[in-house]
Amino acid sequence: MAPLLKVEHITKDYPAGTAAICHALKNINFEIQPGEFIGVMGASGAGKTTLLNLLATLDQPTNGQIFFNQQALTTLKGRSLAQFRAQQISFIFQDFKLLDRLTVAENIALPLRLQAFTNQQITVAVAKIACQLGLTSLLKIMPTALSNGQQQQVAIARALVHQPALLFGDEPTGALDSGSARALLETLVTLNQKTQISILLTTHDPLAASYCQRIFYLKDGRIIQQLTRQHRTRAEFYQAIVQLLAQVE
Ligand SMILES: Nc1ncnc2c1ncn2[C@@H]1O[C@H](COP(=O)(O)OP(=O)(O)OP(=O)(O)O)[C@@H](O)[C@H]1O
Repeated sequence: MAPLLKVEHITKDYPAGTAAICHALKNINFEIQPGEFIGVMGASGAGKTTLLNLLATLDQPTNGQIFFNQQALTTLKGRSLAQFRAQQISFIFQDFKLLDRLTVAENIALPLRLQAFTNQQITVAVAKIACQLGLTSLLKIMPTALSNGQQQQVAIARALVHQPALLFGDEPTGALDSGSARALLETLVTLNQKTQISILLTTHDPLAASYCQRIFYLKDGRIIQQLTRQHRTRAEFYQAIVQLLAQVE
């Protein structure tokens, strides 16, 4: 099967004061298959957000290429780049980024409003994803009236309402208590299995990482370890991740 994402020899340098350069990513190579659920781990400053930003076309690598469905992201310009961002990828964040003045339903509808969907199509799509995520009774409520866990579930609904191929999560469980974090991760696993959406999330947390199928561990801008869950139970994978962290951190 052709990979959904192929990352070849990526580097990212940032200017860091007078004549200094920060080598945030150094020769990164990997592939993600359609439907994979990947975790990117690493200490603060390892390069996780930088990598996510490059994959999501929010920034450009200094060197190397990223292919999405065999097309180099650098060849996407103007309208095709806007279409890629609007249709193929999606984000959830640590702080949810819901709009407080819009209802839950209006928040979920946003990605469709930005494209040429009719009101009827929007109503149907919002109702469908809300039902999948158990949010139907919350649609008319303002997000500020919800718990953190519920707000992140709404953010997932908004991220998936337009059926993107790839969901990025930047520390999506970072602001949640452990119960809400588990609920969110279980939701992601279920959606990943049901819809075959590919998911890539960054996390410091071995519990969150244990819900993924494969883990990359970044250190000083390099992938220094990979772990695949394979036939392990989630509890066994968690133990393997904790051992990995003990070795590398
Ligand atoms: N815009 C920028 N300009 C200069 N340096 C940057 C910029 N963004 C990130 N860096 C540097 O690049 C390196 C990687 O940062 P990055 O934010 O990707 O790490 P991270 O693993 O996501 O960390 P955290 O877990 O704290 O979010 C760090 O040394 C950081 O200081």
